[in-house]
Amino acid sequence: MAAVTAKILDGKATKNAIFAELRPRVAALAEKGITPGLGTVLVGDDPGSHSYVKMKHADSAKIGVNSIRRDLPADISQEKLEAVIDELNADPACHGYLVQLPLPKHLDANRVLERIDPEKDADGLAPISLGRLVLGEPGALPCTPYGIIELLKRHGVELNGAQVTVVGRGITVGRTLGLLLTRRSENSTVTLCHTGTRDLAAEVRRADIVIAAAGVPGIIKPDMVKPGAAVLDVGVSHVDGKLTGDVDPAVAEVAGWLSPNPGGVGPMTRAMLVTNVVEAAERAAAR
Ligand SMILES: Nc1nc(=O)c2c([nH]1)NC[C@@H]1CN(c3ccc(C(=O)N[C@@H](CCC(=O)O)C(=O)O)cc3)C=[N+]21
Repeated sequence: MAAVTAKILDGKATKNAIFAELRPRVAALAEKGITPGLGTVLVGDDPGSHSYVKMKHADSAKIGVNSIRRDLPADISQEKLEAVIDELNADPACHGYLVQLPLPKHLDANRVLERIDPEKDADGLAPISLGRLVLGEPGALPCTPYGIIELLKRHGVELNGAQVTVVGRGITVGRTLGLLLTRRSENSTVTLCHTGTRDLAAEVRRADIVIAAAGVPGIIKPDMVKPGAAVLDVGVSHVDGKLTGDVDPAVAEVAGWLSPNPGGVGPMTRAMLVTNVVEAAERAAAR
């Protein structure tokens, strides 16, 4: 077996570094009598969603951000759910919140996202926030793509001029990451691959940076990766009850950088969520 060459893009340690930067900002807000508040809206009792929401509130507690939880029954009506959204929009203690996705099938998720006050959109996934991103206006950035970019920048992985292949066109990762990476401030060239891509191996092979967000276990094989490339595993699948990513473990013998999963992009997503809430509280304080 060949040796592991890849250096680790440690999302857990990077999240802790970001939290250390947020604490003095939270302390400065406390001087003005403001405690940032993060709200979560969780519908139903999916164990995965419960565990993610729990982690988000544990993060908040670590840096002095207040938790506002709305745990709602799986059979809640669209009207009742929208009433909870209105309540959070009106609550001055809630500076940012998210509606945990996916919602049960009888609910219209897009109508819910459209109702979120854009100034309180902690996820950056509401239509106004996505529109602002496309237009190049300031606004909340989607947490996972934002976290991926911070993880790369903080490890010195060059984005300017880099050839990036993104696998997966979902809104939470692939499509929005393409928008962020092609801004002048990042200046990467992006190839966005999906199930209609004719030769995935060829697209991955020429990439300096590979972002695997297909949700297909082990789809990225070592023979598809350019030696020295940075490979980030964003896949979340469960195989035999175990969290399994999109990247074959043998990629560690070819890649220059590798984000573990768990311990890579997941913690970064949470770090950027709290960042968005602290920023929303700072904007509220300035008004
Ligand atoms: N409105 C909305 N916003 C989201 O941001 C959102 C969502 N809905 N629905 C579900 C996905 C999933 N997601 C994760 C965030 C962090 C970890 C994470 O921190 N995972 C840890 C632990 C993983 C484990 O051990 O289970 C890790 O990767 O190390 C995972 C998954 C956010 N999502």
